[in-house]
Amino acid sequence: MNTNNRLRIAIQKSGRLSKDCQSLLKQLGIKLNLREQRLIAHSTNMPIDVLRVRDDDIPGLVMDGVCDLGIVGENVLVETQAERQRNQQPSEVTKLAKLDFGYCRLALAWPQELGIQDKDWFNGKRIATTYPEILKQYLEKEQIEASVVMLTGSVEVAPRAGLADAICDLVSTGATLEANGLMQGDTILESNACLIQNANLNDDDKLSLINKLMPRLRGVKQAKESKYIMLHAPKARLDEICALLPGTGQPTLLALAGSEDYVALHMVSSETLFWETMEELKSLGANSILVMPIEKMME
Ligand SMILES: Nc1ncnc2c1ncn2[C@@H]1O[C@H](COP(=O)(O)OP(=O)(O)OP(=O)(O)O)[C@@H](O)[C@H]1O
Ligand SMILES: O=P(O)(O)OC[C@H]1O[C@H](OP(=O)(O)OP(=O)(O)O)[C@H](O)[C@@H]1O
Ligand SMILES: [Mg+2]
Repeated sequence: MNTNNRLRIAIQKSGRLSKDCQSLLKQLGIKLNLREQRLIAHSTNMPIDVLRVRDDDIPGLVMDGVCDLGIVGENVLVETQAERQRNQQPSEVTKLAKLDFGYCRLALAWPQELGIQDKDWFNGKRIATTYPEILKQYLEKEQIEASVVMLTGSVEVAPRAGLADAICDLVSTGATLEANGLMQGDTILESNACLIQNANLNDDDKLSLINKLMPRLRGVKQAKESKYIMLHAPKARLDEICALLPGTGQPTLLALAGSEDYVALHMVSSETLFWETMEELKSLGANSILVMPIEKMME
Protein backbone atom coordinates (compact mmCIF):
# COMPACT_ATOMS: atom_id res chain seq x y z
CA MET A 1 0.00 0.00 0.00
CA ASN A 2 1.17 3.58 -0.70
CA THR A 3 1.29 4.88 2.86
CA ASN A 4 2.78 8.14 1.67
CA ASN A 5 0.28 10.96 2.27
CA ARG A 6 0.69 12.34 -1.26
CA LEU A 7 -1.61 11.00 -3.96
CA ARG A 8 0.47 8.92 -6.34
CA ILE A 9 -0.47 8.72 -10.03
CA ALA A 10 1.21 6.33 -12.49
CA ILE A 11 1.51 7.40 -16.14
CA GLN A 12 3.48 6.11 -19.13
CA LYS A 13 7.01 7.50 -19.21
CA SER A 14 7.43 7.62 -22.95
CA GLY A 15 5.15 6.34 -25.67
CA ARG A 16 1.74 6.78 -27.22
CA LEU A 17 0.03 7.92 -24.00
CA SER A 18 2.67 10.07 -22.34
CA LYS A 19 2.03 13.45 -24.02
CA ASP A 20 -1.76 13.20 -23.58
CA CYS A 21 -1.35 12.16 -19.92
CA GLN A 22 0.94 15.09 -19.21
CA SER A 23 -1.36 17.59 -20.86
CA LEU A 24 -4.39 16.11 -19.03
CA LEU A 25 -2.68 16.53 -15.65
CA LYS A 26 -1.84 20.11 -16.62
CA GLN A 27 -5.45 20.81 -17.63
CA LEU A 28 -6.57 19.48 -14.23
CA GLY A 29 -4.48 22.23 -12.66
CA ILE A 30 -1.70 19.92 -11.41
CA LYS A 31 1.62 21.74 -11.78
CA LEU A 32 4.52 19.37 -12.37
CA ASN A 33 8.22 19.70 -12.78
CA LEU A 34 8.79 16.96 -15.34
CA ARG A 35 12.44 16.33 -15.99
CA GLU A 36 13.11 13.79 -18.72
CA GLN A 37 15.07 11.26 -16.68
CA ARG A 38 13.14 11.43 -13.41
CA LEU A 39 11.01 8.47 -12.35
CA ILE A 40 8.99 10.58 -9.88
CA ALA A 41 7.74 14.13 -10.47
CA HIS A 42 6.41 16.08 -7.47
CA SER A 43 3.57 18.52 -7.99
CA THR A 44 4.43 21.99 -6.81
CA ASN A 45 0.84 23.04 -6.03
CA MET A 46 -0.96 19.87 -4.82
CA PRO A 47 -0.04 16.86 -2.63
CA ILE A 48 0.47 14.71 -5.73
CA ASP A 49 3.42 12.69 -7.07
CA VAL A 50 3.51 11.36 -10.60
CA LEU A 51 5.33 8.09 -11.22
CA ARG A 52 6.52 7.63 -14.81
CA VAL A 53 6.84 3.98 -15.80
CA ARG A 54 6.31 1.50 -18.67
CA ASP A 55 2.64 1.21 -19.46
CA ASP A 56 2.65 -2.57 -18.79
CA ASP A 57 3.49 -1.89 -15.12
CA ILE A 58 0.69 0.63 -14.49
CA PRO A 59 -2.27 -1.73 -13.75
CA GLY A 60 -0.17 -3.83 -11.34
CA LEU A 61 1.11 -0.76 -9.48
CA VAL A 62 -2.48 0.41 -8.95
CA MET A 63 -3.83 -3.09 -8.11
CA ASP A 64 -1.09 -3.58 -5.48
CA GLY A 65 -1.69 -0.10 -4.05
CA VAL A 66 1.82 1.17 -4.85
CA CYS A 67 0.06 3.93 -6.78
CA ASP A 68 -3.40 5.31 -5.98
CA LEU A 69 -4.32 6.24 -9.55
CA GLY A 70 -3.09 5.29 -13.00
CA ILE A 71 -3.72 6.14 -16.62
CA VAL A 72 -3.45 3.18 -18.96
CA GLY A 73 -4.93 1.68 -22.11
CA GLU A 74 -7.89 -0.66 -21.54
CA ASN A 75 -5.98 -3.26 -23.60
CA VAL A 76 -3.17 -3.39 -21.01
CA LEU A 77 -5.66 -3.25 -18.13
CA VAL A 78 -7.74 -6.20 -19.38
CA GLU A 79 -4.64 -8.26 -20.19
CA THR A 80 -3.09 -7.65 -16.76
CA GLN A 81 -6.37 -8.41 -15.00
CA ALA A 82 -6.69 -11.75 -16.77
CA GLU A 83 -3.07 -12.68 -16.08
CA ARG A 84 -3.35 -11.74 -12.40
CA GLN A 85 -6.63 -13.61 -11.97
CA ARG A 86 -4.94 -16.72 -13.32
CA ASN A 87 -2.07 -16.24 -10.85
CA GLN A 88 -4.49 -15.44 -8.00
CA GLN A 89 -2.98 -12.00 -7.48
CA PRO A 90 -5.03 -8.86 -6.67
CA SER A 91 -6.64 -7.72 -9.94
CA GLU A 92 -9.40 -5.33 -8.90
CA VAL A 93 -9.39 -1.62 -9.75
CA THR A 94 -12.05 1.08 -9.82
CA LYS A 95 -12.40 2.56 -13.29
CA LEU A 96 -12.98 6.27 -12.75
CA ALA A 97 -13.19 7.46 -16.36
CA LYS A 98 -12.72 6.52 -19.96
CA LEU A 99 -10.46 9.18 -21.52
CA ASP A 100 -10.63 10.63 -24.99
CA PHE A 101 -7.19 9.56 -26.18
CA GLY A 102 -5.25 6.37 -26.90
CA TYR A 103 -8.02 4.92 -29.06
CA CYS A 104 -6.97 1.71 -30.77
CA ARG A 105 -8.33 -1.78 -31.34
CA LEU A 106 -6.85 -5.22 -30.83
CA ALA A 107 -7.43 -7.09 -34.07
CA LEU A 108 -6.45 -10.25 -35.90
CA ALA A 109 -4.44 -9.92 -39.10
CA TRP A 110 -2.74 -12.24 -41.59
CA PRO A 111 -0.68 -11.95 -44.79
CA GLN A 112 -2.61 -10.11 -47.47
CA GLU A 113 -1.73 -12.63 -50.17
CA LEU A 114 -3.87 -15.25 -48.39
CA GLY A 115 -6.99 -13.19 -49.10
CA ILE A 116 -10.15 -13.09 -46.98
CA GLN A 117 -10.31 -15.90 -44.40
CA ASP A 118 -13.02 -17.00 -41.98
CA LYS A 119 -12.56 -18.04 -38.35
CA ASP A 120 -12.05 -21.73 -39.23
CA TRP A 121 -8.82 -20.87 -41.03
CA PHE A 122 -7.18 -20.12 -37.68
CA ASN A 123 -7.50 -23.75 -36.52
CA GLY A 124 -4.04 -25.26 -36.23
CA LYS A 125 -2.35 -21.89 -36.92
CA ARG A 126 0.18 -19.96 -34.79
CA ILE A 127 -0.86 -16.43 -33.79
CA ALA A 128 1.73 -13.95 -32.50
CA THR A 129 0.63 -11.37 -29.93
CA THR A 130 1.61 -9.25 -26.94
CA TYR A 131 -1.84 -9.96 -25.45
CA PRO A 132 -1.89 -13.76 -24.89
CA GLU A 133 -4.61 -13.71 -22.20
CA ILE A 134 -7.10 -11.66 -24.25
CA LEU A 135 -6.35 -13.73 -27.35
CA LYS A 136 -6.74 -17.06 -25.50
CA GLN A 137 -10.11 -15.94 -24.10
CA TYR A 138 -11.25 -15.01 -27.60
CA LEU A 139 -10.05 -18.31 -29.11
CA GLU A 140 -11.84 -20.24 -26.38
CA LYS A 141 -15.07 -18.30 -26.91
CA GLU A 142 -14.91 -18.83 -30.66
CA GLN A 143 -13.84 -22.49 -30.24
CA ILE A 144 -10.72 -22.00 -32.34
CA GLU A 145 -7.78 -24.33 -31.69
CA ALA A 146 -4.74 -22.18 -32.45
CA SER A 147 -1.43 -21.77 -30.66
CA VAL A 148 -0.38 -18.46 -29.19
CA VAL A 149 3.14 -17.10 -29.70
CA MET A 150 4.02 -14.41 -27.18
CA LEU A 151 6.07 -11.47 -28.53
CA THR A 152 6.64 -8.22 -26.68
CA GLY A 153 7.32 -6.13 -29.79
CA SER A 154 7.53 -6.10 -33.60
CA VAL A 155 4.53 -8.41 -33.75
CA GLU A 156 3.74 -7.29 -37.30
CA VAL A 157 6.92 -8.86 -38.68
CA ALA A 158 6.19 -12.30 -37.16
CA PRO A 159 4.48 -13.82 -40.24
CA ARG A 160 7.24 -12.66 -42.60
CA ALA A 161 9.89 -13.92 -40.19
CA GLY A 162 8.22 -17.32 -40.11
CA LEU A 163 7.44 -17.04 -36.38
CA ALA A 164 3.66 -17.22 -36.83
CA ASP A 165 0.91 -17.56 -39.44
CA ALA A 166 -1.11 -14.60 -38.19
CA ILE A 167 -1.01 -11.87 -35.56
CA CYS A 168 -3.25 -10.24 -32.98
CA ASP A 169 -2.06 -6.67 -32.42
CA LEU A 170 -3.08 -3.07 -31.88
CA VAL A 171 -4.37 -1.13 -34.86
CA SER A 172 -5.21 2.52 -35.09
CA THR A 173 -4.95 3.91 -38.64
CA GLY A 174 -4.00 0.52 -40.14
CA ALA A 175 -0.78 1.99 -41.60
CA THR A 176 1.50 -0.47 -39.78
CA LEU A 177 -0.53 -3.47 -41.01
CA GLU A 178 -0.43 -2.11 -44.55
CA ALA A 179 3.30 -1.46 -44.40
CA ASN A 180 3.79 -5.10 -43.39
CA GLY A 181 1.47 -6.55 -46.04
CA LEU A 182 -1.15 -7.71 -43.55
CA MET A 183 -4.93 -7.84 -43.86
CA GLN A 184 -7.11 -6.93 -40.88
CA GLY A 185 -9.72 -9.36 -39.56
CA ASP A 186 -11.97 -9.42 -36.48
CA THR A 187 -11.61 -6.84 -33.74
CA ILE A 188 -11.20 -8.59 -30.38
CA LEU A 189 -11.18 -5.51 -28.14
CA GLU A 190 -11.71 -1.75 -28.57
CA SER A 191 -9.57 0.35 -26.27
CA ASN A 192 -9.15 3.89 -24.96
CA ALA A 193 -6.92 5.23 -22.26
CA CYS A 194 -8.68 5.13 -18.88
CA LEU A 195 -8.19 6.46 -15.38
CA ILE A 196 -8.09 3.75 -12.71
CA GLN A 197 -8.01 3.87 -8.92
CA ASN A 198 -6.85 1.36 -6.34
CA ALA A 199 -10.00 -0.50 -5.28
CA ASN A 200 -9.13 -0.40 -1.55
CA LEU A 201 -8.15 3.24 -1.28
CA ASN A 202 -9.54 4.51 2.03
CA ASP A 203 -7.41 7.52 2.89
CA ASP A 204 -9.90 10.37 3.41
CA ASP A 205 -7.52 13.13 2.28
CA LYS A 206 -6.67 11.30 -0.92
CA LEU A 207 -10.31 10.45 -1.61
CA SER A 208 -11.33 14.07 -1.15
CA LEU A 209 -8.54 15.20 -3.50
CA ILE A 210 -9.82 12.72 -6.10
CA ASN A 211 -13.35 14.08 -5.55
CA LYS A 212 -11.99 17.54 -6.29
CA LEU A 213 -10.21 16.38 -9.47
CA MET A 214 -13.13 14.43 -10.97
CA PRO A 215 -15.40 17.45 -11.72
CA ARG A 216 -12.36 19.12 -13.28
CA LEU A 217 -11.84 16.05 -15.48
CA ARG A 218 -15.49 16.18 -16.59
CA GLY A 219 -15.09 19.93 -17.21
CA VAL A 220 -12.04 19.36 -19.42
CA LYS A 221 -13.92 16.75 -21.45
CA GLN A 222 -17.03 18.92 -21.76
CA ALA A 223 -14.96 21.96 -22.75
CA LYS A 224 -13.22 19.96 -25.49
CA GLU A 225 -16.58 18.94 -26.95
CA SER A 226 -18.13 22.42 -26.66
CA LYS A 227 -17.78 25.64 -28.63
CA TYR A 228 -18.59 29.25 -27.89
CA ILE A 229 -20.59 30.67 -30.78
CA MET A 230 -20.98 34.40 -31.45
CA LEU A 231 -22.79 36.06 -34.35
CA HIS A 232 -24.76 39.12 -35.36
CA ALA A 233 -28.35 38.24 -36.27
CA PRO A 234 -31.20 40.23 -37.86
CA LYS A 235 -33.97 40.54 -35.22
CA ALA A 236 -36.59 39.61 -37.80
CA ARG A 237 -35.08 36.16 -38.38
CA LEU A 238 -34.01 35.27 -34.84
CA ASP A 239 -36.31 32.25 -34.52
CA GLU A 240 -35.03 30.70 -37.75
CA ILE A 241 -31.43 31.40 -36.75
CA CYS A 242 -31.85 29.90 -33.26
CA ALA A 243 -33.42 26.79 -34.78
CA LEU A 244 -30.21 26.16 -36.74
CA LEU A 245 -27.88 26.41 -33.76
CA PRO A 246 -26.75 23.11 -32.24
CA GLY A 247 -27.35 22.28 -28.57
CA THR A 248 -30.27 22.92 -26.29
CA GLY A 249 -29.07 25.94 -24.27
CA GLN A 250 -30.79 29.34 -24.57
CA PRO A 251 -28.65 31.95 -26.34
CA THR A 252 -27.75 35.32 -24.81
CA LEU A 253 -28.98 38.30 -26.86
CA LEU A 254 -27.19 41.63 -26.57
CA ALA A 255 -27.97 45.00 -28.14
CA LEU A 256 -25.61 46.04 -30.92
CA ALA A 257 -24.42 49.62 -30.64
CA GLY A 258 -25.74 51.72 -33.52
CA SER A 259 -28.06 49.05 -34.90
CA GLU A 260 -31.83 48.80 -34.50
CA ASP A 261 -32.27 45.72 -36.70
CA TYR A 262 -29.46 43.45 -35.47
CA VAL A 263 -28.56 41.84 -32.14
CA ALA A 264 -25.42 40.03 -31.00
CA LEU A 265 -26.11 36.39 -30.15
CA HIS A 266 -23.79 34.35 -27.91
CA MET A 267 -24.16 30.72 -26.92
CA VAL A 268 -22.28 27.69 -25.64
CA SER A 269 -22.93 24.76 -27.88
CA SER A 270 -22.32 21.11 -27.02
CA GLU A 271 -21.01 20.56 -30.54
CA THR A 272 -19.21 22.46 -33.25
CA LEU A 273 -20.87 24.46 -36.01
CA PHE A 274 -20.36 22.87 -39.40
CA TRP A 275 -19.53 24.95 -42.50
CA GLU A 276 -22.93 24.02 -43.99
CA THR A 277 -24.78 25.46 -40.97
CA MET A 278 -22.64 28.61 -41.07
CA GLU A 279 -23.56 29.06 -44.72
CA GLU A 280 -27.27 28.65 -43.91
CA LEU A 281 -26.96 31.18 -41.06
CA LYS A 282 -25.33 33.59 -43.47
CA SER A 283 -28.12 33.11 -45.98
CA LEU A 284 -30.60 34.07 -43.20
CA GLY A 285 -28.76 37.37 -42.79
CA ALA A 286 -26.40 36.51 -39.93
CA ASN A 287 -22.85 37.86 -40.10
CA SER A 288 -19.61 38.06 -38.08
CA ILE A 289 -20.04 34.39 -37.16
CA LEU A 290 -17.33 33.20 -34.77
CA VAL A 291 -16.85 29.65 -33.42
CA MET A 292 -14.36 29.56 -30.55
CA PRO A 293 -12.81 26.81 -28.43
CA ILE A 294 -13.54 26.74 -24.69
CA GLU A 295 -10.69 26.07 -22.29
CA LYS A 296 -12.52 25.18 -19.07
CA MET A 297 -16.13 24.65 -17.98
CA MET A 298 -17.93 24.23 -14.66
CA GLU A 299 -21.71 23.99 -14.48
N1 LIG B 1 -1.49 3.47 -32.85
C1 LIG B 1 -2.03 3.83 -31.70
N2 LIG B 1 -2.86 4.87 -31.61
C2 LIG B 1 -3.39 5.22 -30.43
N3 LIG B 1 -3.17 4.57 -29.27
C3 LIG B 1 -2.35 3.54 -29.31
C4 LIG B 1 -1.74 3.12 -30.52
N4 LIG B 1 -0.97 2.09 -30.26
C5 LIG B 1 -1.08 1.87 -28.95
N5 LIG B 1 -1.92 2.74 -28.36
C6 LIG B 1 -2.28 2.81 -26.92
O1 LIG B 1 -1.19 3.39 -26.24
C7 LIG B 1 -0.63 2.44 -25.31
C8 LIG B 1 0.86 2.61 -25.27
O2 LIG B 1 1.39 2.33 -26.55
P1 LIG B 1 2.95 2.28 -26.81
O3 LIG B 1 3.15 1.81 -28.21
O4 LIG B 1 3.57 3.56 -26.40
O5 LIG B 1 3.32 1.14 -25.76
P2 LIG B 1 4.66 0.40 -25.42
O6 LIG B 1 5.55 0.32 -26.60
O7 LIG B 1 4.21 -0.87 -24.77
O8 LIG B 1 5.33 1.38 -24.34
P3 LIG B 1 6.12 1.09 -22.98
O9 LIG B 1 7.54 1.35 -23.29
O10 LIG B 1 5.56 2.09 -22.00
O11 LIG B 1 5.85 -0.34 -22.55
C9 LIG B 1 -1.13 1.08 -25.82
O12 LIG B 1 -1.18 0.10 -24.80
C10 LIG B 1 -2.51 1.42 -26.32
O13 LIG B 1 -3.44 1.51 -25.26
O1 LIG C 1 -2.52 1.29 -37.09
P1 LIG C 1 -1.38 2.23 -36.82
O2 LIG C 1 -1.84 3.66 -36.79
O3 LIG C 1 -0.23 2.02 -37.74
O4 LIG C 1 -0.87 1.96 -35.32
C1 LIG C 1 -0.58 0.68 -34.86
C2 LIG C 1 0.80 0.58 -34.28
O5 LIG C 1 0.94 1.52 -33.22
C3 LIG C 1 1.48 0.87 -32.08
O6 LIG C 1 2.84 0.83 -32.09
P2 LIG C 1 3.76 2.15 -31.91
O7 LIG C 1 3.80 2.92 -33.18
O8 LIG C 1 3.27 2.91 -30.72
O9 LIG C 1 5.19 1.57 -31.68
P3 LIG C 1 5.68 0.31 -30.81
O10 LIG C 1 5.18 -0.92 -31.52
O11 LIG C 1 7.17 0.46 -30.87
O12 LIG C 1 5.14 0.46 -29.42
C4 LIG C 1 0.95 -0.56 -32.22
O13 LIG C 1 1.74 -1.49 -31.49
C5 LIG C 1 0.99 -0.81 -33.71
O14 LIG C 1 2.23 -1.33 -34.11
MG1 LIG D 1 4.35 -1.52 -22.99
